[in-house]
Amino acid sequence: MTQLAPKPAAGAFDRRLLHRARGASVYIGVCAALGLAQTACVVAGAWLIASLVAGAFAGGEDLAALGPRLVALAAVLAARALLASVQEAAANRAAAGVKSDLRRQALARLMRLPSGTRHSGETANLLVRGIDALDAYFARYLPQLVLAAIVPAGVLVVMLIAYPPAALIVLVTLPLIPLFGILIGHYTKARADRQWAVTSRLAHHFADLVAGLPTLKAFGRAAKQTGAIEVTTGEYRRRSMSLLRVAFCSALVLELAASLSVAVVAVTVGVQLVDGGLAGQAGLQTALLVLILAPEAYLPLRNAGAHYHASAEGLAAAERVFAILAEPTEEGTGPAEAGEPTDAPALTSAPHIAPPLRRAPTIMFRRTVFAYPGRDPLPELSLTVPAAQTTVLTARSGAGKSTLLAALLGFRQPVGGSIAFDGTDLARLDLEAIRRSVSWLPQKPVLIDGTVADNVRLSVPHDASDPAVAKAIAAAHAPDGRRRVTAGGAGLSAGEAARVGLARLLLRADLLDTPVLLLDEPTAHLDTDTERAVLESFAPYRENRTVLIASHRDAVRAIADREVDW
Ligand SMILES: Nc1ncnc2c1ncn2[C@@H]1O[C@H](COP(=O)(O)OP(=O)(O)OP(=O)(O)O)[C@@H](O)[C@H]1O
Repeated sequence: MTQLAPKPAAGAFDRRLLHRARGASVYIGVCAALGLAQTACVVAGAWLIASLVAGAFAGGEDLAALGPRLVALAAVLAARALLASVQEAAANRAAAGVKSDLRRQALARLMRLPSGTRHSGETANLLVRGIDALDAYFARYLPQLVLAAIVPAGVLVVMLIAYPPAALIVLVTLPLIPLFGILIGHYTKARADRQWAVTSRLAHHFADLVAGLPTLKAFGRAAKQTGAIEVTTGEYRRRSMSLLRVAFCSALVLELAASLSVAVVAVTVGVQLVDGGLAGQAGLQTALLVLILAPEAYLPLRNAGAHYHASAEGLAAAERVFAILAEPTEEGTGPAEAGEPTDAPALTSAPHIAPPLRRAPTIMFRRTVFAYPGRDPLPELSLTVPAAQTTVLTARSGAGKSTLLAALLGFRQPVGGSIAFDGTDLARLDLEAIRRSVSWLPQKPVLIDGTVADNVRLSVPHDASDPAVAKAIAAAHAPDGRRRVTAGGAGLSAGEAARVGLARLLLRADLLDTPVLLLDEPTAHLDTDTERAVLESFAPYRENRTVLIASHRDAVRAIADREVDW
């Protein structure tokens, strides 16, 4: 089970998110413009209310005199509501765009990572649920953050003009809200990271458990897993509750700080009203304006603090997406640069663009060494696979036959020596072109949900015709093309699955005329009669092609032009 390394805490305002996602900067611009308009509405609304109340109670103005201001107030309130809904719509649009951009970039990167480098359960959880958590960041937290930068400043300026002592109190107490917010935020971020780790562990555990359930049942250990799941879910529940506790308590602290600050302003203004410092209609109007504006100065900061907790999980997930985008790819390219085109192809072309190989090549391994992380390197290997011949690799199990085949497709990189096609180093060839020239049958062909024919069709980029698919299925002695297959190959025996894989290889060889065929244990699960029939059908496909087969079977060795052991 993959353990998650602790990640550095991301700032509340993650520039990489804006940098990575198209349209995010425009969204911030829209938020800022809306923030300015909202500030104007807040100030105008407060001024109108103060003027209306002071006019009615201290000035004795009648309805006719108050009428225009009442209409203006209604218009300001309507404008505020309209701005809020525009903000909401823009936020949801931006969040959807950013999420889809991040998913596209992460998927493009994952396609280019060496196979088997990431745990599928964790990655699926990250790309689905994890990235969805960014909704709270983009749709709620970020707009509040922008408002928090604009509204208090605007309100303070107006208060300073109207009644400087109140503005001074707000100026002194206002920083307490972000200060408390930052302190609490640091604490919450660490908890959100741990929470994400537990969620991922739970996702792994379930994915592993479902995949291994038949084996666990066979060994009578399925029931024991209930306890393990209970422990993980229990930990998840405890951490969720503690995260919620922190969120509630921090909201309370911010609320308290803001309320006390407003209370101090209210007391100051109240005393001035009683003492006569603020007298008459103008005095009442100023006092009311200050009293209405004071809470508005704290509100966006409090909201930003409250939404930070909900957005922390999204930020933790984004952090992990950036870790994927920074992983080196199988072509050896470094971390994805900021601003890398989001619709980059799954495979980038090497600098030396070459067309697919036109004829069967000679393949040479020169003092090639493979190594897996944390393992001793495999023995050095020098080997020539002659052009247009069939070579069978018979080295012992674990010697590195599958590794060698995978290396020809660029799925494994040698740590020493070289691999060459017709004398040109593989590193200097266009990997995509090489892959287009190869038909590959892996040891365990991946099967998807659909029919046998659907599965066979996967090996060519375009939609293969029914007769072409039927021909490949017949030559591979694979099951009927209409047979249903579920993901992972349930519904087929191991031998049948292998023959579906072989049909794929034959279809590709037929339609793309690939000059190289790589087969990993093509007849491992077959009885001798079927094996003989399959190898007979395979004979015409071997002609004029460089064929490399990993197998220990006598029937396969019998068709070889060359046998290699090491
Ligand atoms: N993803 C991996 N991580 C770590 N070690 C690996 C990985 N894949 C293979 N190995 C190790 O590399 C060695 C060579 O494996 P490989 O599958 O290439 O052997 P093989 O000759 O094809 O074996 P077999 O005949 O049993 O299929 C083995 O010791 C194997 O344990």
